[in-house]
Amino acid sequence: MTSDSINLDDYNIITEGKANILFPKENKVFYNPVQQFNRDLSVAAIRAWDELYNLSNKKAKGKANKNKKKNGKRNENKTDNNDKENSKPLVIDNNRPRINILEALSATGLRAIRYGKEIPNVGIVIANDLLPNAVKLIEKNIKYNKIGDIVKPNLGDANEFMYKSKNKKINVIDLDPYGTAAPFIDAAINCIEDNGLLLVTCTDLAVLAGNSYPEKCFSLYGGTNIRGDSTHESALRLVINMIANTASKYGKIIEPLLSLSIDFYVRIFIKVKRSPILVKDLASKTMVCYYCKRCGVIHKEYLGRRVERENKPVKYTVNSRIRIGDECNFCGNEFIIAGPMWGDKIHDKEFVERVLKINREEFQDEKVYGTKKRIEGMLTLAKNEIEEAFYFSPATLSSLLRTPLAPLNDLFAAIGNLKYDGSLTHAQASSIKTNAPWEIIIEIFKDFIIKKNPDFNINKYEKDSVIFKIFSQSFIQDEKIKITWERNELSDRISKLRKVKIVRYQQNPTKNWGPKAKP
Ligand SMILES: C[S@@+](CC[C@H](N)C(=O)[O-])C[C@H]1O[C@@H](n2cnc3c(N)ncnc32)[C@H](O)[C@@H]1O
Ligand SMILES: [Zn+2]
Repeated sequence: MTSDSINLDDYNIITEGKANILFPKENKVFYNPVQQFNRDLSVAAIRAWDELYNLSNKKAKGKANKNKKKNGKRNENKTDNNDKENSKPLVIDNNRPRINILEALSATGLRAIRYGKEIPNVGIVIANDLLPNAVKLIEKNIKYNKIGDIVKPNLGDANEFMYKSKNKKINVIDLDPYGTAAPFIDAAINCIEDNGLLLVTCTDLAVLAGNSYPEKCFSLYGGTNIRGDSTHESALRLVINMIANTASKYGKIIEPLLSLSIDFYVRIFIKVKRSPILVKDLASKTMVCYYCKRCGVIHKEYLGRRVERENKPVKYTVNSRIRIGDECNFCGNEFIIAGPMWGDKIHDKEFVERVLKINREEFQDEKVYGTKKRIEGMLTLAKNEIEEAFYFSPATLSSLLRTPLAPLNDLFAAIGNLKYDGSLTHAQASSIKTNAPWEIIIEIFKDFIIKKNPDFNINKYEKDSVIFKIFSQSFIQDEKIKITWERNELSDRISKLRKVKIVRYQQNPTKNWGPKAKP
């Protein structure tokens, strides 16, 4: 059987979303079904960005029309003179104020074709790849999906293409490489339109999280990671910081809309905006962390300070308030330095809510959007995260203090009764984010230990044990602070949230799922 010049016998055909994709049977280019979550989510995210900040948003639309009138007839492709030849097959029609998308590392065209078919206001989607064989396959897939009017293939290096395409009105750039996206960020920041959406995957979690490659992490991301419970959130914060630093060199700022740690990769959705004034805030959003690997305390120190003054312009200064001693005063261990990394918000609640709405209302057919439930679960957790950086696992602390596992609901109750806030995190199961200081968490654990074991006697423990150290001093001096365990609004909220079925790891379709190496 053939379709035009394509011999279908040579291919496996895979349907994902609204695309049918040909994969050569000899399997030089593979299909990674685990990444369907990434692609389904990205479709919803681009739609949400469009509805909130771009053309589907009335205010933005009014502005676009005004600009159009001001600039007169703009049906010509606005490109650099020396770039005219290059731009020919990629004509972007400015008369149609639509979303132009670049998938800079496209492989088979699957993602680009899905964007072409599934994003309502799409203009043009460029599917670029460095490899001639990949681009041949992209061309075949475009033809097979009959979407040549929207999806345009391009053979070339992603960076070269992005630098040349600065004036081509590309509103959305998707970077989904093997490993790190770091080498593509400068060009992407330069290329993207104002208020554009940058979607970034990094799959090098061995570098971004865990213990093994601090030197590589620093050279790619300009910071080192936290090794401990919060390692996956520190991975997100390192990638965001690297993008923020890059953007600031070009007078641009970023707003992270949604930042997820998923399976074996991170995926970050970021709005990029020109603002030479707000670039000045970067140091006060950047932090270094001193963390104790034994008990888990993390001290955060911002590199800069933004000082608001009455009737005077904002003042920017350095931070001179280092508040830690030589060793951890909870357990006596030494501190390790991590960062610099992003110390500001990592999600935008309005955006996450909109993605959830699109997932609920528009992704009706679960055969088409196979990861609908997972999007619902993971984004519900992300939306409910408090802004405080990092989290701790009660299991880690319970094991350090040699106590039975302190139940999550009880711990949230104790935190809530002291009027602190808290939440779960999408990044790690059964962990607690809270704005309660570590002193309070330790006292809550001490109270839990005594409550569980009324015969508790500290003298049974070795003098140099952590449990002895923490019981031989009191970390809260205020007599009025009493730890109590009755349920409250916070613990009820969390216990409801825990009932949301979050599919943490995709129930897997294939035998050897997981990160794939380059073919
Ligand atoms: C992980 S795959 C992309 C998968 C695809 N985004 C998807 O969702 O199906 C990475 C692709 O990047 C391409 N690539 C690697 N370096 C590149 C470069 N410098 N410029 C353009 N493409 C590149 C590779 O050939 C490969 O096809
Ligand atoms: Zn410690």
